[in-house]
Amino acid sequence: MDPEIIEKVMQELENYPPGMGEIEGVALLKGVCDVWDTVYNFQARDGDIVVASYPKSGTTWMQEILDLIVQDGDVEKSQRALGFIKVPFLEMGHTSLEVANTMPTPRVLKTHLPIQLMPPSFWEKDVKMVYIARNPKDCMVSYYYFYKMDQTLPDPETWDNFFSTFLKGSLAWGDWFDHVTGWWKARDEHKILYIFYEDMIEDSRRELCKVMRFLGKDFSEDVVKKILHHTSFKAMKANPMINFSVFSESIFDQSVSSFMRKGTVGDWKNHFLVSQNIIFDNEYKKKMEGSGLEFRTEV
Ligand SMILES: Nc1ncnc2c1ncn2[C@@H]1O[C@H](COP(=O)(O)OS(=O)(=O)O)[C@@H](OP(=O)(O)O)[C@H]1O
Repeated sequence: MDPEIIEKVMQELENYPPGMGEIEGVALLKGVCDVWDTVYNFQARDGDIVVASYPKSGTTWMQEILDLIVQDGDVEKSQRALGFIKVPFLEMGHTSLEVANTMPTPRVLKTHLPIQLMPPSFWEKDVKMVYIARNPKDCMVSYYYFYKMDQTLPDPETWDNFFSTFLKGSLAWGDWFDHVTGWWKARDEHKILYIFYEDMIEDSRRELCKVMRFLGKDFSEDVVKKILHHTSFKAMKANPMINFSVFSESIFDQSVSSFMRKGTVGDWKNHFLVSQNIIFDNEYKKKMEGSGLEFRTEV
């Protein structure tokens, strides 16, 4: 991969405009709002594959799985470039769009956009999308640590403050409840495979096979094993192509928290106060009732 492009991505992140903005009432990073017209007019291609999620739901895990499936389980090929280069982050900035536009088909693209903000060309091209969702309690904890280590994000201040901001739907990429239900409702209308992080933790082979079938692929047992091994938490945490260790501390300060932090279900129990858990469960009940969506907070 062209070192100039890597340098350009780094520069873009180093100089990422601080602060937040809004598009159609959804809280987004100012940097995303600044490039919004280009993002919205992005031209999807036949054969594109999208990994979509609310932040901290297992996106990087799924992106690595999708890339390996596209590469027919060839681990060497999947190491051809850094994770954020080979799977461009659609709305992040001009450079990732530039990379996406020069990539050969089939492309795997990442987005955290809520469904109503997806560029229309994805629907026109009937692109296959894998949505990965994670229970909101673990998602919130993971996002809190990410907010603390990602120097391009606003200071999360205290856990208590972060908890309230999450419930208000004001964190970057908006309201978790709207996000997960929006993609859920659209799954029968479009080519969307909805996968749960907790199911992947419970049985990664079963979920990998679902994704393979969705993409029309069938691999030998050896290849399945290779993909599972390469995408295990341990292997990904040790993989410099995917663990974000290439970024300087001025972008991602991993001395505060690792990108590949714990990779478990239930860490929320170490963070939620009893009172917060009651407040959260009440809100969850109100907002999710009738959605048909069920999340597990333990496996
Ligand atoms: N292979 C594998 N197995 C289990 N868990 C994994 C794996 N890869 C990433 N993760 C965990 O996913 C969390 C990061 O989520 P995202 O990749 O969605 O983050 S981002 O929004 O794209 O920045 C983050 O969760 P926490 O550990 O709870 O913080 C990662 O550790």
